[in-house]
Amino acid sequence: MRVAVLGAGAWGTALAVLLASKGVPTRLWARRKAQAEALQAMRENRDYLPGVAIPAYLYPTHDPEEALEGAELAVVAVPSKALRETLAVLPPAPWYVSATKGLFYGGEGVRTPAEVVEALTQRPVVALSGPNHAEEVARFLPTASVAAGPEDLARRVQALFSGPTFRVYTSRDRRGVELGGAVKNVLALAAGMVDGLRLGDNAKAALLTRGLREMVRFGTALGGEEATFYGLAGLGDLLATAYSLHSRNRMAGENLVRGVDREALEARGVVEGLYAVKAMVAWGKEQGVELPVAEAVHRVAHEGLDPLAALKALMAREPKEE
Ligand SMILES: NC(=O)C1=CN([C@@H]2O[C@H](COP(=O)(O)OP(=O)(O)OC[C@H]3O[C@@H](n4cnc5c(N)ncnc54)[C@H](O)[C@@H]3O)[C@@H](O)[C@H]2O)C=CC1
Ligand SMILES: O=C(CO)COP(=O)(O)O
Repeated sequence: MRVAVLGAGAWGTALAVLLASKGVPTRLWARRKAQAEALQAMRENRDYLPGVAIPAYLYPTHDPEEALEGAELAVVAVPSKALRETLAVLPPAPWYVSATKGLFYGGEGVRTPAEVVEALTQRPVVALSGPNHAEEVARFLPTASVAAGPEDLARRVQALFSGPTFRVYTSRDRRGVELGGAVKNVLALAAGMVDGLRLGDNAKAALLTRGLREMVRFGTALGGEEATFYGLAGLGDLLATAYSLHSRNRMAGENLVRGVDREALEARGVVEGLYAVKAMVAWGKEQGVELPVAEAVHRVAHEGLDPLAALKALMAREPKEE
């Protein structure tokens, strides 16, 4: 039994390290040939996950056929914007685990990464999501995650990834699990703006608590179960991300406040909240649903509004009952 991990960024590498350290033969597909060769030669992913040794059972490759050869399943860990083109260039796997956190919006409404993988491959897909920073998972710090999807395959993912430092719960609410993981990135951008503006702990707690309500409103309207958003893949991931020094989303919020330009924001890695917020706001407009925090993040990140003005506007909203 072999596993293919698609995407040699921080998360793909961390998941591949986790599996290989359990003795699971794992092939890690890197988009760029030079990157696969560097991983082979140095036994370390210096660009995306420095300081973590690549175990012997992990084989990095750029060759699509080699990556998928004999794989029982493929773990998709590329940024959401690269999902379609990645699956287009790779041979199919029997089934998939989607570890990507993102949101798509188009003619068919809101779609999650696992739904996109399922539509493109016509194979079963389990989503793996939770408060899971790659830097900590790869260093074997205690972590919990959720495998959501068809029960038999979710259990298989649980057995495959579980170990002394990685505890996997199963869930049937794949949509809720993925919506939680996408919305928390938008809220982490807002949290980073509060940090950057030095508005204090009260402001950050208020923003995240109201943001959690927004996650629940958005997520349940789209078919997620309310309890999922108060679990690991919702509140859990929101806490991990919004208070983290690792988080690229939170850091991008801080950098937006400092006037760092839009292109430079992703210097440390993909910032999924910048894309997810577009899908959230487009859906809210179409459905006539208010999403005040997401709308504020959108105005700052994509329309050039001053962050302080956006936060003042949130404070000045019509008084209401909690
Ligand atoms: N870093 C983390 O701690 C976690 C990340 N995730 C999610 O995993 C996904 C990937 O994130 P990271 O690995 O952190 O990203 P990263 O920024 O560390 O790496 C991105 C990887 O994608 C590749 N890439 C960029 N554009 C591409 C394209 N057009 N086609 C194919 N490959 C492309 C890059 O070469 C690089 O290997 C995201 O959706 C993220 O939200 C989920 C949980 C934890
Ligand atoms: O999803 C993550 C932690 O669960 C990673 O967060 P960032 O993408 O903000 O770094």
